[in-house]
Amino acid sequence: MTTTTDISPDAGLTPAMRQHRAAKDAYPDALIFFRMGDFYELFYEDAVVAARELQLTLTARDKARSVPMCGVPYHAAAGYVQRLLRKGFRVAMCDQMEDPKLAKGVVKREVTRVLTPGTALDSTLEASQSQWLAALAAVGSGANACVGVASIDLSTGEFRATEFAGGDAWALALDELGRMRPAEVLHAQGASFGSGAKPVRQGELGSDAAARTPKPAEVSEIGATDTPLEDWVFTDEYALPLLRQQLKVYSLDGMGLTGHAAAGTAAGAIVHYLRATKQGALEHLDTLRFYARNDALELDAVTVRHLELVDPLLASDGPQTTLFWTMDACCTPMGKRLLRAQLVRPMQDRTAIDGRLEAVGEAAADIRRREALRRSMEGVLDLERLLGRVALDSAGPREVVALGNTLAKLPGVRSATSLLVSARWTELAQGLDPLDDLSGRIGMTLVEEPPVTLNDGGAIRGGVDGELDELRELSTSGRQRLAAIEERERTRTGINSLKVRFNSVFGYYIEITKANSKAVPSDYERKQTLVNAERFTTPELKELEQKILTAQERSVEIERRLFAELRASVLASAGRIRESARRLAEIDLLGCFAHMAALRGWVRPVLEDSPVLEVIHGRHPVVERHLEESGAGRFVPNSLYLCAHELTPTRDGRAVTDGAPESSSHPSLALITGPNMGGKSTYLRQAALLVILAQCGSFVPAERMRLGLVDRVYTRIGASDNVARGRSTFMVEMTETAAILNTATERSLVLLDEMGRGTATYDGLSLAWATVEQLHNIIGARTLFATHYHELTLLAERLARLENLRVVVKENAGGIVFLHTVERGAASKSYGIEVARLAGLPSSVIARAREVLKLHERAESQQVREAVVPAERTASMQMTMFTPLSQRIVDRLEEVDVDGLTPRDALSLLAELQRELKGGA
Ligand SMILES: Nc1ncnc2c1ncn2[C@@H]1O[C@H](COP(=O)(O)OP(=O)(O)OP(=O)(O)O)[C@@H](O)[C@H]1O
Repeated sequence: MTTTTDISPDAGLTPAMRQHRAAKDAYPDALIFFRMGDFYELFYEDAVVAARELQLTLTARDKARSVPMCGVPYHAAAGYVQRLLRKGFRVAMCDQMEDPKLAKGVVKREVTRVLTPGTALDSTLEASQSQWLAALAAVGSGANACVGVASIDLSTGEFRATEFAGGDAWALALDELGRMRPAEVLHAQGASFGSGAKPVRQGELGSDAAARTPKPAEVSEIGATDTPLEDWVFTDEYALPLLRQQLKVYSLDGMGLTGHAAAGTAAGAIVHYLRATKQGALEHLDTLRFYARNDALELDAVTVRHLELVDPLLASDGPQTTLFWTMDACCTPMGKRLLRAQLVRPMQDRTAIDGRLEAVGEAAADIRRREALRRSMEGVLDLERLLGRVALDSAGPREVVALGNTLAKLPGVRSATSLLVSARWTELAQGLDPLDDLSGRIGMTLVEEPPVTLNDGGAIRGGVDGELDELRELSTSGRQRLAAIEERERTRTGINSLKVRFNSVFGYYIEITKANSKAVPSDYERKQTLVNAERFTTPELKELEQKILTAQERSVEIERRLFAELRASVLASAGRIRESARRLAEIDLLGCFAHMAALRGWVRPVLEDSPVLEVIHGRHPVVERHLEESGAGRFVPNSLYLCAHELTPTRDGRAVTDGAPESSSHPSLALITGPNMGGKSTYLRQAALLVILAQCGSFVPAERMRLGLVDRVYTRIGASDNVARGRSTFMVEMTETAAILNTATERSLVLLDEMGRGTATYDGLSLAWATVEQLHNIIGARTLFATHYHELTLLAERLARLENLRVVVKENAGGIVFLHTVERGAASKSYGIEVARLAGLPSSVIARAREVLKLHERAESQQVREAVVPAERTASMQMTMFTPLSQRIVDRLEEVDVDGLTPRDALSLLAELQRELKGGA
């Protein structure tokens, strides 16, 4: 969002207003917070906007010109700025650059920092959340077109980049943003930004990918503020050298950026923006991590949302519906952030996953060591954010002490970790730099409970600096002398109420009430007269005042210098601190997994090469916990057997699990039918959540689980309304289904819930039908397909690796009871009307619906059966599913031997066919 100003060049402006105009000229798209005394003032159009957005009173500065003005007290500015940022505004802080008392003429003012949604730390942010500033950059053209996505969390200094190539590059880049949910996105203004530009959709881009930029609407759809910058910022000639300069490297190869110019360019554009908005020296920004999408188990933005991995689908639901909330037993903010990041980006590297599972297993089984480990992390504060504040120069002595205290816990964490012996624990313990040199230095420099700021001194310990100690001594002895003077003068003058006082304007003075003014000695010099009292000074007092004040000023100066030195040494260790923070985060994460496994009786999933997904008595972790906590009942465990493609059976023919079939005979696609509310969606989501947990390296809520690693999880669940995006529910559903059918592999896990619901019944059924066939025959991925189209269950008669499953209900006199058990077989009816009755539909409507249903069922079941069976007639089946009569005629015609047909036979066949047609109609 931008604001405009109507300041016109005017020689009649006051010097201060000229400064304001210069600031506005330099930052035309920001609201200027202009410091005047104890207030930040806004003028002109900025004032009108701020008054409206913050409900401030609008006044006028210069009555004659009626310049609109409003303001906020400087000490409360942060809250107001935050509110503006959340509404998508930018704010430029124009501060006083010198002490007004010392300034000759008008106080010098300058814009010290521009705050934007992606750069200003949101104080309401949860410890587990990151605040991303992202950038998109396109490099190359034609088949070589690439779109880079870089992102930074300025509060922690985490800086990373990735890129996408080919025709879908923009769509994939936008999907990456959808998963990341950044606060602000930078991109080139681009020539095609005009209103004529079509939204970029998956698969739509041709060879001109690099020339296309996303429309602001697409960026704002992911809830981010969109910040277009000039195109040249996004050129590799400009951005890559800038990035190298920031990272202080000669080549970017060491960061894994070889051949990834688009990723590097996006990262360089971020550096440009941070500098343009004066985000400080950014010493902590010294590494960039390149990641590739397929390093991890891929979850697209839709799946992350549908599965409620980290955020609830509906904000009103609260966080309790998310997997993150259910899993979070982390002790540190770094651990929480890693858990969140991990859940949306689980691993695909079997060795790494097994390494974690081994470590989790060891800690889960050893309560003493596990608890010792978790205790060692108690009180660990947010190392990364504290470091970020030091780097952004917004950390006072208290923050640095907090950083030191947290660093001081690292040796304890390290030794607790090293008591565990699995390879991953050992690696983590050995790699955890205890940083005792730095924590020691902080502890020796700063007092334990320092003041908030350095302004009044008292932050540095005694013994650190000889001169500081002397000056402190001087001001202490000075104060004692002041007390002695007060005592002596009281005796000399006989005025008991005589006081020696201090204020910042008059310095030290002797105050005597008016009633005693007759007793004032002649050597007192009058300084000030008040209503009830008079203030005096003496040569002795003046001399002492001079000494004390200089000593104080000088010691504050020394404290500032020592603090700056300490800050520099913290920043010099920034890389080590970040590295330790990263290890600590993983130690915490594995501790959390172990805790959950032990507490909730979860088991270690067994990873295999074969594309199997076998879960014995699995539970949905979120629903189970919810049922437990609300006392609403017990979760009913269910098993699942899927395998992507045929495997050679084990030589001895031994069953893998008791009661469970060999995975070679597992279906690749399970079609689940059953009543609404029966538990179909829960069963589908449970499968995905268990896979995600396993590939994060966590134990899972089941009796047993075997898993061949999954490359992507796809979900098409329920109707996700996206009318705001200008696409109907059905269009969204089909787009998501298209993405699955075009990109799923035999290693994927596909969940389709009630596909085809949003259109005419037969259209929907036909689409669902064809989709099942495609998934079964061509893709072969492990698929769960929940449906209300009972007709689909007939497919089991001709698709070998399709199995029907149903959720079971019990019928009794009162209606139906949901058992939530999943068993083999197709549901016999859908109970939709029963569920509607439970929901309270009027009994007259229910009765009529039953009648209508009977009529339809009779007609339809006959037709569908004829279409599907016998199975040999597969070729024409899709076309003729609902026209069995015409199919029979076609069949007859096909069978006819035209050459051997007499004209008479031909005529009688024709008459017969016509009869049949008429009779059928
Ligand atoms: N295995 C289970 N054990 C206990 N309760 C369950 C189980 N599965 C589901 N439930 C409960 O039943 C409710 C309905 O489940 P779910 O939404 O999965 O049904 P559904 O068959 O998908 O319904 P619809 O077809 O209307 O979408 C859930 O909110 C949950 O509380």
